[in-house]
Amino acid sequence: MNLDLEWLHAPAAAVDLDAREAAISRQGELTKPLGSLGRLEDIAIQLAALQGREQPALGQVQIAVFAADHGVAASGVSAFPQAVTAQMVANMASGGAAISVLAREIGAGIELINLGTVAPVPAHPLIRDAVIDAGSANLAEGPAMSAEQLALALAEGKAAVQRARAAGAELFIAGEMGIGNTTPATALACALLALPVVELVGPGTGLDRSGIERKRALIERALTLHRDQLGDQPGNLPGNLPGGLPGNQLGDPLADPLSALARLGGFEIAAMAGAYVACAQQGLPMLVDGFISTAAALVASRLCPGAVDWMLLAHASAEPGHRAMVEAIGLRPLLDLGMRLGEGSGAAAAVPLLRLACALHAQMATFAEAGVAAQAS
Ligand SMILES: O=C(O)c1ccc[n+]([C@@H]2O[C@H](COP(=O)([O-])O)[C@@H](O)[C@H]2O)c1
Ligand SMILES: Cc1cc2nc[nH]c2cc1C
Repeated sequence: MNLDLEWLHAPAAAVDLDAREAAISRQGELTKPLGSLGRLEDIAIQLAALQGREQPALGQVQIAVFAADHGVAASGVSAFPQAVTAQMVANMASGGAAISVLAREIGAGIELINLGTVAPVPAHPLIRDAVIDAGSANLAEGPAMSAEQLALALAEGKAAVQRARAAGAELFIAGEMGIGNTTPATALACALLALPVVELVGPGTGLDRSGIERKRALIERALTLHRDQLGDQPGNLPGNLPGGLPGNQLGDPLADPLSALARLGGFEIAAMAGAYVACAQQGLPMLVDGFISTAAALVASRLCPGAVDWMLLAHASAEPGHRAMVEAIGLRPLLDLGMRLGEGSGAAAAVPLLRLACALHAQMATFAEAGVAAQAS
């Protein structure tokens, strides 16, 4: 696998502004008061711009669930044991997880990418063995991963997007499974948004008040540790792999997205960030899921600002820190169902909405076709 990070610097593909204009004008001709279908109109217009056609359609949807364990789980930051990561990957493969059901219901392709867990993951046709290590290191004690591991994880995300495109996907959904991963996601958000931990930390899988307090203190200590460690280094990626910005150009050394990702992230979060950048570069629309996916989307938006044009945000996660990330990226959730599962489940739940938006846009009669009087001018 190529450990080069240069590919991350390629720009996002351009969106088709002519198709967007054509879709806007069609929306004005359909038999409804303009704007009355609310965000369903916006979805159709955005998809038109992304697909480069006046009338977008959503055929093949591809879901890639990235799974990995986290050394920080040893610090007691999750309500569940680490073995659940591997057990849930097996459950997803055998069809019993929420994302398995949702993928079947929406007719999506699904693959499970095992980036490294503590407990063994069984061999299965749906599971791709992409093990980097048996989980990332404990971010409370040092960098979560080496620069080489970071490059591998990012490249796995890009490779998943290439497979999705080869399979004819018109929409990419990244999901994740990783006990403990709300801790790295929260730490990343705090580093990249320069917000206090207390504002973003939450229960994840179900921590009680004292558990959340322990998680907050741990993330605060970790951020201080990494800022101190980076202060002593000339470069800021662990192992000094080229690609990051010197911290002192940014004020806070942890504000560099690659540095923050390597030190505070996890393999599945890095893979999702790589996938999102690749989607934007290759012009594949992506539907972002919940809290952890949005942390990866935040990293991607910092690495490749044009990536945001290619993103739709499926839902508002119940995890309290989600909103700050969403607002910073400049996205708006489509659904608000109180979901906080991950796996790509919120994104899969929003796919029917996207399909309905496309169907309305394509199949509604225009005022002229239906002989309905248009608004008086
Ligand atoms: O996506 C979300 O909004 C979300 C919010 C909270 C938890 N999760 C899932 O729960 C796991 C992480 O929670 P935790 O408490 O172990 O950090 C991980 O497998 C995620 O998929 C997911
Ligand atoms: C059972 C279970 C399923 C999950 N799916 C995503 N994260 C999860 C966490 C747990 C604990």
